[in-house]
Amino acid sequence: MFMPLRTEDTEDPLKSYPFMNLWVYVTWLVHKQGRPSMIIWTATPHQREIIEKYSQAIHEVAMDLGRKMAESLGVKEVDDLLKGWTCQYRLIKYNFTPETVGKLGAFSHSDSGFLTILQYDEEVGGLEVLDESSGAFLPVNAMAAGPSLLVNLGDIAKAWSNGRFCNMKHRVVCKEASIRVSIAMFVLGPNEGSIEAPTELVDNEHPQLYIPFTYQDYFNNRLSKDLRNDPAEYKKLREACEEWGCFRLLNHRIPLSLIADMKNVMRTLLDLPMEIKRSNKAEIPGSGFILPGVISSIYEGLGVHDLGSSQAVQEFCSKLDVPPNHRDIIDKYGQVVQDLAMDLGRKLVESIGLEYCDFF
Ligand SMILES: O=C(O)CCC(=O)C(=O)O
Ligand SMILES: [Fe+2]
Repeated sequence: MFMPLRTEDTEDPLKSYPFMNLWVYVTWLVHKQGRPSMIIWTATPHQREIIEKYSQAIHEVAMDLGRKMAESLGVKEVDDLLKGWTCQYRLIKYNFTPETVGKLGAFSHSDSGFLTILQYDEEVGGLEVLDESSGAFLPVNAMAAGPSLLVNLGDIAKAWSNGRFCNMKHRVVCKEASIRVSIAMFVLGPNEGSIEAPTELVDNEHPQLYIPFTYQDYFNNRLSKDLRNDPAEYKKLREACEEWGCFRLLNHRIPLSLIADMKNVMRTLLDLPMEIKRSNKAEIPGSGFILPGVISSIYEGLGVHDLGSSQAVQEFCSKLDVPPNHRDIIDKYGQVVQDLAMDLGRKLVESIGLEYCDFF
């Protein structure tokens, strides 16, 4: 579903991405030292001109933001914070289909660089940002007052600001069966030298949080970051899977209030009269109403075939006449549990020393 192009591919991308539509890889360019150096394979001169103009305009916005963000923290020692930093452009296409509704197009993540300027698809929603205090993901399109660009801070902004700025988590969920396109400009990190909090941001009350590091080192280790930072946890995970096949998850970050709400909703549904529950028939074994006697005389069940899919949740709810506020709870719960499952899948893959790739 999620098919980004990467800067590292300096040869014809058709070789690496034969499945990709032409127009997807046409617009690919890299900014270095503030000057656009382009890698465009099949763009016409007119397209090149548009791309160049667009990239320059966005680049200027980014540089201005960098200056203002440094000033906002009272940092005077840096003149032009982001000048000369590598900026990466990515044109992203999500092939959303009826089957992918409710599924994740991009897993919950923070961007690795300093900031990202995102021209998100205003027609086809799906981008959501994490509200750390409630643990809920909030849709970006619904918040926008008009056409706007979304600027989100990444890991380098957090490190550079000595923890003053936060690296926002976000994800993309398939809401409808439509192609979704977005353009991201990632201001990654300095080409040379290391990232270090300015002296103004380090004092007794704010001790230095991170040792200086280069963006490249950070990026190279990011995929295996969890393993490097917490090898003991990964060892525990692997051992639990190998020896027991089960483990208990603490600090899972699903809001306890959502869990309580979901328990209430499920209780209400299971307490519905038998004839209504019976109407929740499903073609797929294991979903719909499982009558007492099928598994045991004292076991009954109500199953949603695909909890991560809003469409499946709606179908399930319609058969039971579930009120809208309860539907919302089931939907939200489904999303966060699906997110959690994806994250666990990634961690399991990493725990056996493999590099994660998006096959779940
Ligand atoms: O496509 C989007 O709206 C977001 C993409 C994104 O978060 C990313 O590429 O890092
Ligand atoms: Fe992102």
